[in-house]
Amino acid sequence: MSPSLLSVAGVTKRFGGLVAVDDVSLEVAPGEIVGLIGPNGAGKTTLFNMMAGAFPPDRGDIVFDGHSLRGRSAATICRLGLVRTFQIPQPFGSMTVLETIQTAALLHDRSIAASRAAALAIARRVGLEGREASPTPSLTNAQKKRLEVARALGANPKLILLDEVMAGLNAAEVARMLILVQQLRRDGVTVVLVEHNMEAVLRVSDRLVVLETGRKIADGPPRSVVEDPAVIRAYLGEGTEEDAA
Ligand SMILES: Nc1ncnc2c1ncn2[C@@H]1O[C@H](COP(=O)(O)OP(=O)(O)OP(=O)(O)O)[C@@H](O)[C@H]1O
Repeated sequence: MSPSLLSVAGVTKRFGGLVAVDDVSLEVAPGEIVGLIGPNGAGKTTLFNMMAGAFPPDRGDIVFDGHSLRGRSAATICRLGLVRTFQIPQPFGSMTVLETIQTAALLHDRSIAASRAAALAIARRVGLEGREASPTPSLTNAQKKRLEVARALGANPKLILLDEVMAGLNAAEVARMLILVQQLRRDGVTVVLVEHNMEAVLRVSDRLVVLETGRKIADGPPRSVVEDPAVIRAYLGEGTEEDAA
């Protein structure tokens, strides 16, 4: 296996008495697409938030591209090349599609002209060509999800954290998003995605990591992970063994 791009080592996060993420370790190699799954409340978003620098772990460390993220702000982590999307698309007010992507691109491209050219190319890359001048509130849900990816791409990431980018999409829109995720990898971007759409995550991921009540319970090839009895129990709930007996 190639050296890790992202290394999560023994990370724990508590909210009061609740252990939301409990001693979780995982590795992501460059060029991988890793699906992070688990039932509601498993700790997926909390782990994403720590990777993206929203708050630090109570214990453990996260190392990205050779840099410990301890003590680094979300903006610094973004500049290192680790960028997230949000579950609920967060367009910047009534900015247009192009302005939204360009704002992210300005993180790297100092000139307005260079950031505009980068934003135009990204709009094409995510399938928003023709909508560059549209105010973001006028977009459909599927277009807003693609704009979230575009905005993350504007920051020129090495690794992108996709937070439920398939949520609320119909089958055709999901298929289109899966093509975009595979395209990201071809363009050299590593992907970690939190996703409840199991069919989609199985189709696109090289590896699945499964959390349950804050703990990692499985990590491996998608087909073997979904057949793992511990994973089936986590999704179906307690009592399954007794029911089956
Ligand atoms: N800011 C917070 N304060 C207190 N508890 C929190 C906070 N954020 C998350 N939690 C709790 O931590 C646990 C893990 O939540 P988290 O949102 O990370 O799970 P998740 O796997 O992303 O769930 P979902 O799939 O429903 O989004 C849950 O019990 C949740 O209620």
